[in-house]
Amino acid sequence: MWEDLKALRQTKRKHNLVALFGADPARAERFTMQACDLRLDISKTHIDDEVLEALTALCDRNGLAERREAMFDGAKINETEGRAALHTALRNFSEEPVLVDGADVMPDVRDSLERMSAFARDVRSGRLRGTGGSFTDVVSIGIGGSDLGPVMATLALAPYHDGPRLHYVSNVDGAHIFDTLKGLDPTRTLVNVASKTFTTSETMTNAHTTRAWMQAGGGDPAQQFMAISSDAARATEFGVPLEHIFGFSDWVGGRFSIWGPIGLPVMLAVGPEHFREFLHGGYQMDSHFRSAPWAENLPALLALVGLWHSRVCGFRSRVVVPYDQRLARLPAYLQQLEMESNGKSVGMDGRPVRGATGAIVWGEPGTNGQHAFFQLLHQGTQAVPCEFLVAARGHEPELAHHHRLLVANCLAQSQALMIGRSLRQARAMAAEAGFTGVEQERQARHRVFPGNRPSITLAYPLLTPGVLGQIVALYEHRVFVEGVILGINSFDQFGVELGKEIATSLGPVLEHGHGDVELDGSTAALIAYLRDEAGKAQSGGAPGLRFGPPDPERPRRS
Ligand SMILES: O=P(O)(O)OC[C@H]1O[C@](O)(CO)[C@@H](O)[C@@H]1O
Repeated sequence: MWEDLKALRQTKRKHNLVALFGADPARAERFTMQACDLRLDISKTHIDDEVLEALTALCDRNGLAERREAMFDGAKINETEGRAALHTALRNFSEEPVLVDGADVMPDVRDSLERMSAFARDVRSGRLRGTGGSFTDVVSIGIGGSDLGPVMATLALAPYHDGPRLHYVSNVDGAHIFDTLKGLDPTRTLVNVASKTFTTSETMTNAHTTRAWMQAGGGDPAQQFMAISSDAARATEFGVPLEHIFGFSDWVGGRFSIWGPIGLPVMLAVGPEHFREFLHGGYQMDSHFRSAPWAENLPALLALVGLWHSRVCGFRSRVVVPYDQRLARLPAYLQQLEMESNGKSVGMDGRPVRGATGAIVWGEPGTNGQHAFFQLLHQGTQAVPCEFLVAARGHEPELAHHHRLLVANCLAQSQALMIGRSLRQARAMAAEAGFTGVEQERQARHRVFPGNRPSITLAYPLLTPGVLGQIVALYEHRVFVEGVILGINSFDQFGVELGKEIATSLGPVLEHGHGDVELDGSTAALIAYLRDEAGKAQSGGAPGLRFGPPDPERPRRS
């Protein structure tokens, strides 16, 4: 099927985006689709009717509708781990039951949301408190899927943030926990340990350090720790009281978990009602995904455009540029969602996949990206499809002039990528600048923009909790559609294991200089150097941080 699409592309190689618009005055309208509050414009890509038809045929050919319903119905579509992938149940506002192994999971989902809401109300109202009074700060410790979603959403929903201050710690680098705890009051800080497995070494190391900090500073971990985990026994063993533990099932994958208890820090920040609006946004996108024909289906279209670019056109990466500062962490969130889900080279059938799978996703908010990497996007030797996000208005009406400038920049970039600047125009510019002869030609060539570079734009009225829910669910389903068409399992992540295992065995070597692990020459030399340097400058401790005695309990291996 990919060969046919590549052949189709060959017939369109000479197509130019500007010419496509010239030939079809209705192009923008025909290739812009609206769903819920989102408007997706794919008209600035090389997709035309014929390509769209060929791409949407991939959905049917790969049984997408059946796979989609299997996902929503709780079938064990994560076949390598024998699990359902049912994050959609966490935002299911319908009355329909959702069965896993014959049992309806919805009563538990609703109970869990109620418990989260009650807890959030207690924290926000000051009914639950630390030894020094009501909670002023929450430190949420987690990594990967237990961190990226809440971090992204807390920033995105800053205008709704009226609860305690939120701080996220993910990196095992002591600098992260040190800089976070510095200045916080251990008696008025609530600490959340978010870990599906409750074994991840980064998270457990940070949790132990924070517990020691709290004990040394007069706080009470039994009162001020909470946990979000599928393994309540481990959380209890750590010392978190049962009424502060929020569990979730194995059918919620880490990177899809923001909709349930993992999203509780967001709820603490913005309140249960706004969190519910976020869930409802996700549910609206689910309903659209389940009902819209492929050619109008936003998740399917996003996936198909992505596959067209990566699999057919051979573009190596895609850049996500939100012209929305509060979506600054969206690129990092999407990086995990896309790359951990679809960065696979073996198909569902156990055979190698031929051709590119998950795209390399990167990005930064606009306008900052313009002053960093856009040079390459406009004049570099490789085309990088751009995905712009932009709101019609900001949350600060008094700063509407900022917002106009922001939007102008977003539109200018997608236009510039498309129209470029010809050599003739560049020559005229160079001449106007006073250059003549050979120098004029040389200067002109540096000012040429090839143009014809594809981009898509996702626009929405305002970044509300509901819109954020729609956006996140949109990207989740995009990843799912890509996975189905590529024939891979988007819900496992065996690729993260090996490095973790090796890190565990290298720990003792770094500590004692030897261990039960075979070292290659490079690693051995690096260890020798790092141990040597570390030995020269023993740090004098952490000014401003008060720790108790080192915790005898070592974090478990993940
Ligand atoms: O929530 P846990 O179990 O601490 O895992 C954190 C993250 O680690 C991974 O398993 C691998 O990086 C992610 O999928 C997950 O989100």
